[in-house]
Amino acid sequence: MFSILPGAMSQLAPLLKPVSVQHWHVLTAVIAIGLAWAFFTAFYNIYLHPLAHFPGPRLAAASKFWLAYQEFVRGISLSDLRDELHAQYGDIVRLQPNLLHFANPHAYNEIYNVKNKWDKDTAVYRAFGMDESSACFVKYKDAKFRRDVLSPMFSRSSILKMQDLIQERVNIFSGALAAKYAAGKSSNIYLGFRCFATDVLMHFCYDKSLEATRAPDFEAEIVLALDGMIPVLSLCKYSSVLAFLVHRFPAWLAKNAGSPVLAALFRLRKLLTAQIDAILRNPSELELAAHPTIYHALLSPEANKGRPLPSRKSLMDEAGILLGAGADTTGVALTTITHHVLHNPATLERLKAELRAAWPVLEDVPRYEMLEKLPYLTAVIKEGLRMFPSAIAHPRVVPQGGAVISGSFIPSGVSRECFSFRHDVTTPRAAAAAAASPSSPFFWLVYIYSIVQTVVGQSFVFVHRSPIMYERPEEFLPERWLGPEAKACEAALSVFSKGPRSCLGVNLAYIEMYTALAHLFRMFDPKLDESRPTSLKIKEHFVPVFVGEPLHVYCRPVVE
Ligand code: HEM
Repeated sequence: MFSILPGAMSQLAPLLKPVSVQHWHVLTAVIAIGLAWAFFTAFYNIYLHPLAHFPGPRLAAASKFWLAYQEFVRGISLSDLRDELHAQYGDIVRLQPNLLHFANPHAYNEIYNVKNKWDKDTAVYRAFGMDESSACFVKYKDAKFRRDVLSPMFSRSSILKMQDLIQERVNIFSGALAAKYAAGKSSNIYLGFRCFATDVLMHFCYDKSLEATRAPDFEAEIVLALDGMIPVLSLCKYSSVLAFLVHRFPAWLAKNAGSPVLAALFRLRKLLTAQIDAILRNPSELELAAHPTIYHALLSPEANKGRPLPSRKSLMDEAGILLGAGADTTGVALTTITHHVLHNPATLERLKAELRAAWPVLEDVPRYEMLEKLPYLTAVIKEGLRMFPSAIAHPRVVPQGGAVISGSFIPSGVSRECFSFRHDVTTPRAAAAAAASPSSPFFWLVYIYSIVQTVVGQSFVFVHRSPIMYERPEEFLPERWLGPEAKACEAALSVFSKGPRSCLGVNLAYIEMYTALAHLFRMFDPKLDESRPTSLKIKEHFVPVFVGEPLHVYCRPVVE
């Protein structure tokens, strides 16, 4: 057999040789062009880019992947990295070629305010794969339409009508805490709060139930699945190709991949898709719902004011994003507040005393209208929100003409629209680009790179932890919300962001927090599980994810 090989090879050689040489040349050329492109891009980003004069690590200026490397290879939380970089480079730091972050707490209102109708950054918000939804529409105009449709459902008066639903969910949550105590065990209150918030959202938005709170040890598959997915989504913000692949992962493959995370996510998607399809097939399905859901609003011609109704994809995107936006955030807020109260005995006693006085008979559960008037409970919640462990620097695109932030002029980048003279060309570089002729290399240089616009952001943590805004900012001091400085504290509180893209679910978040905390500190005598010491250390993805031992609490029911 081997004897025929040399003969065969000599026959094939003339065919193979020219092909392989050709391939080799093509491959070499592709690699050379790729390397030259990467080198030239890095050179442009460091020396010629409109943001070239802003300080920051050289490699961060050269490529967006430097930040990905810090986050995913070195494993640093972006919250810690931002602190380090500001300590080294000062108020403004260039985190990516087109991304600036600010430390000065006054920058927050300069970026996020009612007048600034700035777009969101595509790279980050497309990572969720739900680009036709309230939180992920990058254009202000699209988001405004959607907010106008959904806002009535999230108004205070609508939320008040849903009190019984929230009460029902908190009763189940309390029952689970009591059962755990009866079994001689502490509860994983972090998972518990997240299950509670997930159940409230599922009922409130879709009139569907996952019964996460009833899962043994609060280890509901949907909560664990979201935990598994968050870092993947976070990685997607660095690559649109990866985002594309992740969001088009075929259901059949997910089913057979043997991953419980994927399986749970696809089960949730199936549940929501089946509901949407049933409603689209037969809109009278909506009449069967126990209460108005998001679909009543989204599919209402009156609410849409004559505009086309959302597509099936848009309905699915909205369903997904509301769960993503509302469940983990509320769970983290509740955990943070509980952690601080249980680590401050004086706060704990004062809170319990206020609740006992306002809610003397355990069976006579007070309404939210009464709870929200309790000054100390309110102070504890506000102070806990101020201590919210981290937040991404929600990125906004600087509009044409640039902006002044923290005393510096921030150019908008050069948009392709400059070439058609449709936008003002106030920055020198934009003016030069607009004036350039398509036959000049400068035209093409700027044209190629102009897709990248300037993006700015500030994590609200820089406001909340600033000694300019709050005295002794590192300390948990609910009393600051009761004194003369309360008004200033309120004005600086930015946990729900500010301006036209601030949190849509703020009223729902508050009723959940007041109800859950009032129950925890009135119906129970909660004590830390000392055998499982916790810190509030986090890794920042889109939401902060606690690392290390989760908060465990013994919840002994109060007997009267
Ligand atoms: C304590 C709990 C919560 C916190 C700290 C919080 C915080 C925030 C923040 C900072 C933003 C701005 C995000 C951005 O700029 O991209 C936001 C937006 C949003 N939140 Fe919340 N949130 C909470 C609870 C909720 C709840 C319960 C819902 C209900 C579904 C919700 C729905 C939304 C939506 C839809 C947006 C997008 C608004 C837009 O882009 O126009 N949030 N939230």
